[in-house]
Amino acid sequence: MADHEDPKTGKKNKGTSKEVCGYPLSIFFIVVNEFCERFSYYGMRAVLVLYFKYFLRWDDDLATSIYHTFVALCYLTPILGAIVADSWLGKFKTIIYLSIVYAIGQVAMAVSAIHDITDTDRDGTPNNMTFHVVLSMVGLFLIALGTGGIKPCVAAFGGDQFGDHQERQRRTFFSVFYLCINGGSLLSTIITPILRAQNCGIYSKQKCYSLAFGVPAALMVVALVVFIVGSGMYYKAKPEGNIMGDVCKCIGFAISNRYKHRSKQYPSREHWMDWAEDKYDKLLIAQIKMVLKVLFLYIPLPMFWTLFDQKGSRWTLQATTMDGNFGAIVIQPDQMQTVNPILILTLVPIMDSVIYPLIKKCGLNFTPLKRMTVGMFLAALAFVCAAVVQIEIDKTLPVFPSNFQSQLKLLNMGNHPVTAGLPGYGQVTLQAAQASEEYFTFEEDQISISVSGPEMKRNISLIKGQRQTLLIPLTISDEWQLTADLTTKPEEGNNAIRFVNGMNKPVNVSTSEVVFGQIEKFHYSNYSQIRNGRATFFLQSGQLSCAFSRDFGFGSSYTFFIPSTLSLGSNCQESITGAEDIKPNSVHMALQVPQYFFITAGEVMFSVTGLEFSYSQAPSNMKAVLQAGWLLTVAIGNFIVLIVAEVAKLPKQWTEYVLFASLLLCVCIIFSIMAYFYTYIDPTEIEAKFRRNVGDDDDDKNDKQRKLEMEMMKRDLDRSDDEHYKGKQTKM
Ligand SMILES: C[C@H](N)C(=O)N1CCC[C@H]1C(=O)O
Repeated sequence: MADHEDPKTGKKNKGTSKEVCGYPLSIFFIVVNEFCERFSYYGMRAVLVLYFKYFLRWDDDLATSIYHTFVALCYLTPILGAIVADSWLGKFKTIIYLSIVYAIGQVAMAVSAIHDITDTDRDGTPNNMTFHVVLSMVGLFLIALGTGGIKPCVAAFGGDQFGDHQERQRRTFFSVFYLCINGGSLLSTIITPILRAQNCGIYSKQKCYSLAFGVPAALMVVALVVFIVGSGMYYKAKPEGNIMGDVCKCIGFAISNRYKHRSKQYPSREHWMDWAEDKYDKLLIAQIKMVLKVLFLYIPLPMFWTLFDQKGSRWTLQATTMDGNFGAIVIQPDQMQTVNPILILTLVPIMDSVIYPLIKKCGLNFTPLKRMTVGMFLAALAFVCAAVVQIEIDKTLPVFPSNFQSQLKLLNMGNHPVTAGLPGYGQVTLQAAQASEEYFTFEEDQISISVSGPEMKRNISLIKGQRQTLLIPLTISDEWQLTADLTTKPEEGNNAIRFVNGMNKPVNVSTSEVVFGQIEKFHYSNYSQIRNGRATFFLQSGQLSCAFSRDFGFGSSYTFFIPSTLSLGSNCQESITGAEDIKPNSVHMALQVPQYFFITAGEVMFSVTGLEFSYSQAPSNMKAVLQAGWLLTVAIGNFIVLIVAEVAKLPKQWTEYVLFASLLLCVCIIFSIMAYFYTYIDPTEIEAKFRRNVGDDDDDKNDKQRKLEMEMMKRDLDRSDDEHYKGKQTKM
């Protein structure tokens, strides 16, 4: 039997797997598994809201709530996975079983997105939506169970592979692990939206959500297979029974025993958990103390994730009001999020190989908790940048009417210039087929407008808080019409386009993607959303057929006017005029890069360090539990976003950013104080001492001697380590 195997069980001992450059070979399978799993998770997540909205036909609110609930669930289930792993199945088996659950969930999602299954009338839309909804909800539940369940186990299982002599390598492992998370996330968030955009189907072609979910499902199967292939090389720590049950009972006993002995006649004990000593093993009590110390330190941490997770919501919304034209490429608002994993892939190696060693060279002890504090500070700084960008955006946004105002624009549908008299604005002259450049603002409910050339006069009813366009007709006998215009920027950086038909006959308007439909004579169409870039519009009215093209930026709104003079042989490109109702976004998306840089630098310092810290400070039998505690901070952070955004309801977006930055700054100060009083421990050393003590007990030591040793150990537990868990004392 090889010397790296346990002689009794034949299983591998810790840190004895084949090594490559000082790293256990088994690590390779674990990081590849993590890469594939994160590809699967983030890829599916990237198209989930669109699937809800466009496939299941849910409204925005329902789609967003179910999406956030799902994300929060994914970071709550780690507790379950960790308990199962540490108390019952062990990490290896838990990862295998839950990965199977996870893969089934992903397959269920892919199947739920095949519209042909229930498309009995073959029109391209499912006929039994309940089937698709139920299957996808079951799929999402299984995915949340799987991804959350295995997450704390995979990180802790990776850490388990290192022996005590591989402390430095283990720290690097957590960085590489984080790189794999973000490599998978980056690739999948680029690839799955492309897959979704394909058309597929047996009877009729639709957007291919089944492929966008199918590829992540396949990657999850690959993750499982890779993990199983490495099976013979892993060190597999044995679960130590129902540890969580014992922990809860021990804590319960300590509390009740303390309560029973609350009278002054009983001498107080150093730590409230010491009240469990009357019944429970001292080793277990010491381990619980270690866990509680770390969990207490975690209390302020969710605030970091509260800010971090707004990348996907608030910051993406901010990007929709910005210009994404980068010359050679055009970036869509949601694509800005890929800046985070790209920066992770560059910043993690830079931090590990340049920044941290440089800080060390300067003689500074940049301990994990100091790094996490700086990480929080950087995240707060990111939100200050977001606020500054928002102020710049606000300067360029149109001034929409308040609840006490209404706004009116004029469009001359005739072939001759007209002059309109507007109360408070004097005479406004409009050429043929011309619209006024700006909206006129009024506080009255009704105004009287007189038009000369031909002479007309009308009373116009205005609507408070609304924008309208008055279509001034060709002749006196024609009807005056008021349109309802947009009072918000178009969604997702799209452009809202509509047509006014000034001809005496109906006209059909369309692009290759959008159909405006038939517009009756002297009427107007609804708004349709056009993406940025060049769009060509096709007009067709009886014999008349022509096309014209326009370039669009982001977030604009135009009213195109088809003049009455348009006839067979007319040049549409020149004849059709456009009124700019809402200007395109002018603040460039590149201005978001600093905020992405700071939040990602903060993430590297906070999250990568936190992952490793949670492992190194956990007792041997609760490694996965503490990883789950760490992930729980992500889940709570997600909930806080929902609550604060609902409760705060600040009128200006930039003030909300400042509020979040200030909250995190306060939390950062509190955390730094808590961290100052934290002393690093080496759980293995402490556990070994307690175990040795049990052996000594057997040798029948006298009471006095034993008491003395216990005192020393307790003191050790409260003061141990430093300079990263090596036994000398340093705070923070
Ligand atoms: C994609 C993020 N940069 C990231 O790596 N994470 C966000 C939450 C924790 C972590 C992950 O494990 O996915």
